[in-house]
Amino acid sequence: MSNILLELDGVVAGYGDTHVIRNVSLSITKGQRLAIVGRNGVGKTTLLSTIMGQTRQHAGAIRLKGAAITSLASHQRARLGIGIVPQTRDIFGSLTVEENLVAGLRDGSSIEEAFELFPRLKERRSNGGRQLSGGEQQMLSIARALLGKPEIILLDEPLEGLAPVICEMLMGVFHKLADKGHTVVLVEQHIGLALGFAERVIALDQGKIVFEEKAAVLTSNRTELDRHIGLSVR
Ligand SMILES: Nc1ncnc2c1ncn2[C@@H]1O[C@H](COP(=O)(O)OP(=O)(O)OP(=O)(O)O)[C@@H](O)[C@H]1O
Repeated sequence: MSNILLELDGVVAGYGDTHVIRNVSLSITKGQRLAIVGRNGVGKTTLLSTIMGQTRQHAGAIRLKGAAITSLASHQRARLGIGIVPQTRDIFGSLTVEENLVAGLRDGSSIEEAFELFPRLKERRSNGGRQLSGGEQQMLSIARALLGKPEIILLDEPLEGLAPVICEMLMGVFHKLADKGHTVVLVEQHIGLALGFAERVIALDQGKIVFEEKAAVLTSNRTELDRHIGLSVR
């Protein structure tokens, strides 16, 4: 049986008639830790949104466990096991932490799982979403996505703008999720962080995959990736 969980085949997608994602083909195996890197505006967010069914797909196919999902709406893809933590942090500012979590529940999930993963959210359970720090909001956004029981989780620059101590804690959570068998796709601008997490790295430029390599190879030769996409190496 194939070990491929998610497959994109010649995908062209964007907004209205504009093509942002240009002929992307990609296979993600079950349990893989994949990082997507690239400069601002190259289409990383759009690629995740396309997988989630939130953009206009002009061509190509997307398959989950071999079944075409191209024509499915976003909520149907979520039901089938694709979860996303958007760059904008997906929380309701006017609801409490607990209410936010309850809104993310589905059959078989419990908010205690979220509190176990993020004890800080338990301490803040009665606080409004808007009163949380950036790090706490990100924890809530991740926790909500996980309550949907995704098999594959798409993380869009989840560490952006957060304090180093929070980044380290969240990175620990991402490793824990992957160790438990989740397939994790991390969009990350900083190569050091991407390599610290992923087994495989793909680089996007102008909506196309321009480079793909095992992280272990890149760790010993980071400048190669830098040469391809001109990212800062750190
Ligand atoms: N809702 C939208 N409507 C129209 N164009 C959009 C929309 N969102 C993004 N774009 C355009 O699509 C292109 C790719 O943007 P995208 O946000 O996917 O890039 P990115 O690599 O994620 O960038 P960043 O690292 O800054 O988040 C950009 O030219 C952007 O202006």
